[in-house]
Amino acid sequence: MAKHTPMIKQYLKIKAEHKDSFLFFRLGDFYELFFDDAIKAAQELEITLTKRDSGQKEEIPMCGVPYHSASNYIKILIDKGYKVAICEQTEDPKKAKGIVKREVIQVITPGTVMESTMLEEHDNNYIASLSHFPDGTFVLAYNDLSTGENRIALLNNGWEQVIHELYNQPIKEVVIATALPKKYQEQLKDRLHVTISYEDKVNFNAEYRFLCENINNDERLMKGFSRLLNYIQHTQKRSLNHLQQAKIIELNQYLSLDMYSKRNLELTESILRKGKHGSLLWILDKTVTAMGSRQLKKWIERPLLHQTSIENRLDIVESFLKGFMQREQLRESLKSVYDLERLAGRVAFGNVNARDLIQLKNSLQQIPNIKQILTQFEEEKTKQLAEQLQVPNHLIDLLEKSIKDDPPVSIKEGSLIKDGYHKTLDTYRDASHNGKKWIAELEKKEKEETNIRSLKIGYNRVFGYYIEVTKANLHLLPEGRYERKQTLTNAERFVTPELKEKEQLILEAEEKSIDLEYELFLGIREKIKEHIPQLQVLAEIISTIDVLQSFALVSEINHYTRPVFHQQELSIKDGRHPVVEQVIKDGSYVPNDINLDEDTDILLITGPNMSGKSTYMRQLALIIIMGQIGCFVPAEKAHLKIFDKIFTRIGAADDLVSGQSTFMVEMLEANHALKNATENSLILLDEIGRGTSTYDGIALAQAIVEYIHDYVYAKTLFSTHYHELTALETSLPRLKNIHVRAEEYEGNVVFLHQVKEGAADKSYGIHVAKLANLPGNLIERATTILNKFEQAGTNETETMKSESNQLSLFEEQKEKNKPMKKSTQQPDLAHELSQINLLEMTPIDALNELYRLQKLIK
Ligand SMILES: Nc1ncnc2c1ncn2[C@@H]1O[C@H](COP(=O)(O)OP(=O)(O)OP(=O)(O)O)[C@@H](O)[C@H]1O
Repeated sequence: MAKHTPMIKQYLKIKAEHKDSFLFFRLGDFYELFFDDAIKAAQELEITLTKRDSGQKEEIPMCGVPYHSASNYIKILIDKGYKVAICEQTEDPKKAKGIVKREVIQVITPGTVMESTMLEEHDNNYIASLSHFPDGTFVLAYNDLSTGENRIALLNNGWEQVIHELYNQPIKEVVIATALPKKYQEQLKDRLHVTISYEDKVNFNAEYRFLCENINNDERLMKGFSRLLNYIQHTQKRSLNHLQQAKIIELNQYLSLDMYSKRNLELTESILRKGKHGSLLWILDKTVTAMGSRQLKKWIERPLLHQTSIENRLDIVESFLKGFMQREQLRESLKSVYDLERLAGRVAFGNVNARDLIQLKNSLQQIPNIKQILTQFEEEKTKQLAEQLQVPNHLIDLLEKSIKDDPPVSIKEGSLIKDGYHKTLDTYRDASHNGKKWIAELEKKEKEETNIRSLKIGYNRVFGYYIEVTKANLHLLPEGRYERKQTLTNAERFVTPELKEKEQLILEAEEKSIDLEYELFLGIREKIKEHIPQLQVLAEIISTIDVLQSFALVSEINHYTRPVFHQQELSIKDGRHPVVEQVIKDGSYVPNDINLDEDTDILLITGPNMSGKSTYMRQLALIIIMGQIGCFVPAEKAHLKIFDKIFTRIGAADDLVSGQSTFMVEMLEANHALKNATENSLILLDEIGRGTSTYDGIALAQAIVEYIHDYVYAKTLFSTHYHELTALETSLPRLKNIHVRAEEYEGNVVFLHQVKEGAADKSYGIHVAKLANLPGNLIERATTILNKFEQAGTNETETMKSESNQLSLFEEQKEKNKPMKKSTQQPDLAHELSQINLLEMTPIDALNELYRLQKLIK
């Protein structure tokens, strides 16, 4: 260190305080990165790595990005989960004695991004703090810095609940204590892939008392929230007075969806494409404002539990649905409303420009219009929404009087403030304007006096105002008055004493007016800050209106129906899957009924592969979710029950819990459902047990069905390929068989996608394989094997009687397992061994093969 140049020493000192961030070190018009930061950034940003003299023998690695385009590079790093510390020169280099002072003015992290170019318009950008308390509870505090929203949840159901909660929100960064047990820290990284940051300070900063009214009687909430605020403050290093009061998320007020369900049901993101396309959000999102589309996502993630709140939303949707003309007008008006929530955030953060304020003004000017349209709807609740919308007339007036209609992007170059807003500014402007007029007149006068028609008066930054005369005309200039300033190839430039004098007046006035405009702009921004809470309330109401009109529009386009809520019974006539019905060709979706009356808890669904079992199950969950967020639902008629929790085990289980096998994940998901479901919950289990050997699978599947039937009582849809299970209908009174119909036609299977009562007669697996174009002789061979099984196996695959106790059931299966495995697998082993071509295998392939064969024998 001792031998480094003073600047590198300064760099190293600052870097030592920001070890976990890329340090963007301002040098003139560039941000430079040094040492390891430079090597890594050059790779990540694909920019050239150079070297710089450091005062030592070895040069140090360096790379840099221009100040003006830095935000593009910062965005790349942030998107990759890194943090960037912005280190600026904090004194004028001209006035600096020795090395210019530098300080980190902000640390940009994935969870604290404020720049609109770095934010996804339709998504919230949450940062969360996670705190663990000795009583076993956890506190999650969320903040979206761009909108100022703060929410807090107390979790007392253990670590899994924390993971599910965090997974269900678009969280970019989690702030924890360094002492959080390592196993938890690892799971956060492995299962959620979020940026982890540390903040150990949980003492409360009195400056933020106004945010804590709702939480200040619970020390745990206060500590959790303080951890979050302390982190935000120490990274952002500025006022956070746009933050909103912390709201407690009462988890028991919302339908609980675990992370498996959110993913399996493709609520906001499709599994395959990992984007919005193909998700429920994609279908329901006909919002016109960015705030509305963010709100919709939140609603989908947290469906309601209270019937009155649900009916309130439905009433408004219904009134929007009936008033087509007014709804269209409403949509038109909403189109002119910009992102008030984020504008308010940026006002507080100090990074709005005059153009943003014009957007703000235009948006606010729409409010009276929106109010007026809302009062035209019949429904009383719609009128109440209108009443809640308060027009901020003072703010509109201020913006109208002060900001020019077409201001530049920069706030430091003038042309922002309207004439008449400020007297002194008007005087400067007059001086400059009159001076310019005087110059125009001088040009005319000089032309006439010298008789040089090409004479002109111009201006440049170096020489100021000048009189330009072409060389050919120089002889016409009178002696004495003109002082030569600059010689060009074809012309000479002169000044006169009176021109100099006027120039000074003009320039002074211009400079002063630009400085004053900047000051006035900052003043206006301060005044707007006082209106931030009002803007936030407006944003909330506007986004609610937007989501509800979106529901109405989608319900109209897709012919949805208003659900009716019953306590015990669930019956849906001609229900459809909202997404599948849109994506399958030619509108050929086959609607189906679902009935789960008071006496039925479990529907056991059989039917061939590809017949539509999973679609049918997801359809039910999606209809319930749509109903509980206050939207109409895809059905002819829907009598719904309000569910408290939904659990699913559907589709391909991918590796959420890292390092676990598919079967293990399946069991974890099932376990999660069985442990947490109540009699008001919905469980969807799709082909549970298929990931293991047939008998294990059947045994597990049956035991799970029995357990739900006897202990959980949750409404359950259970699809299976194990036809043996259909016999359970006789022993479990609240279980009913249903099946998805398929028919055989000329040796091929035809899927009818119709759900009927009773069990399926056949599984058609081989027919489906045929559809997938497997080789003909393979299909023939499979058919022969199947026939053999069917002749020999009727005794062996008889259903296991559920009345007997579980232990004897499993013992019985073990016995049955043995002969079957031996008789079918031993000959296969010899055949398989003879087929192996060792010469074409890598050692690892050979080892795997050996392992597989050994498993067969076992
Ligand atoms: N009601 C329906 N109307 C029309 N097409 C449907 C219907 N239900 C499902 N399908 C179509 O059938 C395809 C297969 O459906 P799904 O995946 O639900 O079958 P499955 O019985 O669960 O199959 P598997 O047992 O192989 O998992 C879907 O992708 C969809 O295109």
